[in-house]
Amino acid sequence: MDKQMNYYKIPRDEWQDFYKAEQVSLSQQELNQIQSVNDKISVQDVREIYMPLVHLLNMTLAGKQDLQSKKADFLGIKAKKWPFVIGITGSVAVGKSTTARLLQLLLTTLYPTKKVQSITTDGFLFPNKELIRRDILDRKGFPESYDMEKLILFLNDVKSGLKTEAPVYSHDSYDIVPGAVQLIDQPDILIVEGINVLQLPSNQQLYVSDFFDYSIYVDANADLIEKWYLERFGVLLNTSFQKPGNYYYDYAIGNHDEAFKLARNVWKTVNLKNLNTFILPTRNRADLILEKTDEHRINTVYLRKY
Ligand SMILES: Nc1ncnc2c1ncn2[C@@H]1O[C@H](COP(=O)(O)OP(=O)(O)OP(=O)(O)O)[C@@H](O)[C@H]1O
Ligand SMILES: CC(C)(CO)[C@@H](O)C(=O)NCCC(=O)O
Repeated sequence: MDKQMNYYKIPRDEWQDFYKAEQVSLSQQELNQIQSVNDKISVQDVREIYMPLVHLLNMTLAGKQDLQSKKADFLGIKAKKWPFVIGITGSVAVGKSTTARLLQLLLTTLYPTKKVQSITTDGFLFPNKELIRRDILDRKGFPESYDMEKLILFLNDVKSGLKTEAPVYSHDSYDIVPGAVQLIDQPDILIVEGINVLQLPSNQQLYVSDFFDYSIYVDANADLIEKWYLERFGVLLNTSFQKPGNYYYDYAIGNHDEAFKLARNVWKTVNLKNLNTFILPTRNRADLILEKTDEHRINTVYLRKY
């Protein structure tokens, strides 16, 4: 059976035509600002891939709002404002956070009346102390390392229009930051980024994705993702990891060959295993799949038919 049979497969040169400049447009200054998200982001990708995507998201949002107000009419109640929730998933190091930040900036720039907030599910990992207690520190990122109940309750509050707080994870300390929170205050759009957002929690009755209005899977060949993982590790070795107190500090000031040996091992035994066992099987639940090739260039978009 064709794995992507319920998707339209749209090559880049077709997808880029779905955006009409008169719908929404960006100034050069706004494009420059977008590059501040990641100076390697290609402006061509923004124009050809992300602009049609933002247009599609806005159309979906309008359609959902219309349906909600019809449902309220049907029930004879007053229509309420619901946050539109977008889920972004894919492997560790495939570029989820970069995609989330880019979409947040594009949506805010193009629809300035909308409040757009973004969180990562990293904050819903159990603290290291708890992972150690459960003997699963080496399974960080696997389904059992997240407090899924907490994530579901958080999303339920967001959808109910309540002010909520998301816990915060630090890649510096490699742990949850005790007491730190990110306030989510009735956004029009919430982006939820994480490797686990399309997974079925083993001990819960609800999918996280039940709270999503749209979901995006960022995809690439595993060898390429390993390359991006190691490249990012190399950059961090010479920057963030150099700060005393960073989890990888000893590696940063030590022999870098040893550090890369460790990183390659973590990729193979943790992140690649996680990708193949738990993340890839959720790909076909996404509304849209962005398929990346070399240099993070998106060459194909898969759009769910129904
Ligand atoms: N569109 C892009 N263009 C160029 N480089 C990119 C792009 N997206 C991501 N990258 C680079 O790829 C690496 C991984 O990206 P990012 O940190 O966004 O991944 P992630 O999927 O959020 O990872 P994690 O799950 O570990 O948080 C980073 O070095 C980032 O700079
Ligand atoms: C925090 C996660 C799980 C997801 O972002 C990931 O970045 C991570 O730390 N994985 C554990 C293995 C590693 O150190 O790469």
